Amino acid sequence: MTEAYVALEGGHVIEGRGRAPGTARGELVFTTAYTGYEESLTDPSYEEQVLTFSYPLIGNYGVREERFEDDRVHPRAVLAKELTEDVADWLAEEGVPAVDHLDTRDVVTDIRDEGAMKCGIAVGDDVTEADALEQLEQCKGMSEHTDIGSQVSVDEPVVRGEGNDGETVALVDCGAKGSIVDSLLARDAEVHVLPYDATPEDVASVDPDVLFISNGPGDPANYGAAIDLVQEFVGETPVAGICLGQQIVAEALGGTTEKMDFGHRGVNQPVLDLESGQVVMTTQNHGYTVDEPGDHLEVTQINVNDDTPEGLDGIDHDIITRQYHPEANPGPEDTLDFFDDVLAMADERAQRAVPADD
Ligand SMILES: NC(=O)CC[C@H](N)C(=O)O
Repeated sequence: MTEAYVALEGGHVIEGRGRAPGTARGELVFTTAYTGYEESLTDPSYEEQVLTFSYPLIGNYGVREERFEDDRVHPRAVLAKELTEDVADWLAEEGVPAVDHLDTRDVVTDIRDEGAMKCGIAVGDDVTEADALEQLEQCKGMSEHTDIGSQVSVDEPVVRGEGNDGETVALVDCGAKGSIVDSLLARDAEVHVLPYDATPEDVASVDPDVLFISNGPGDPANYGAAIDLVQEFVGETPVAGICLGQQIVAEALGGTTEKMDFGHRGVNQPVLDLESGQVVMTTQNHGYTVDEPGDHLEVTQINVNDDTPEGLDGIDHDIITRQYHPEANPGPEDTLDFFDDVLAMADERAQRAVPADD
């Protein structure tokens, strides 16, 4: 059997079964999702993290590219109770170390007690505990990855749905899930996908009906260029954001964000809409949260479990953001109307911009 060692912050090393070889390090997090492993594994927001699945069997319905959110696997390594052959082979092809036959109940309990932590992984025929500990030694905290956007963003602008007669969206790609772009295209938007460090001139040249900040990995404070864009365009252009996007919008407008102990990752996070009183089930993947929204944003939705902000609206400007993933891949699909609301907000602006007929 291939050796597999996982070194946890503090130096405790656990042993499992090696399913895909290699060494890796990253922030150890867990998802409670019981479906959607292909979507999670290809979600750019997992960059620089080691993903533990708490659901005990991962891979039971195969691996299909049509369910991918991006063209590669993003977590640095994968931990599970049991991985099927399909998933183990896929991770091996991608060069992403994988370990199973772990007691993931213990791993998850450690993360819940201690918070998301650094870890080091070593998997292979000749690896030792020392290899995993060496990886741990080199592991950085998430906030120390100061240019993480460059690892997940497009390098050059890309236009999707060119000529569509719906609204024009400038999507700042901080590591956007593919299904966010698809959700906009399905509503006939023309989507200009811009690099995470796009300049105000880049956005102005698109003349968008909405500036949309995507999801993405790491600390929102490390996305200075996107924060500047929100400050530059708010009031003139409607602004929307998902996940990291919500955090960036808050940072830009005088709010604050903070790191959570172990975050929200799963597909059944309950969210209360404060105006309607309705609760929806949501897909989530985040380790930071908005702490104070500031004077320009109002909290419209909260997490039922811990009251953290899940939706923000602009008080004096056209802004809507969500902390969860309304594109709902792999579901549940309670939240898709977010895209209709964003495009309706964009359409109002587009109508205002058209000069009235004499
Ligand atoms: N999915 C995301 O956009 C994650 C946002 C941010 N990186 C966090 O962990 O909170």
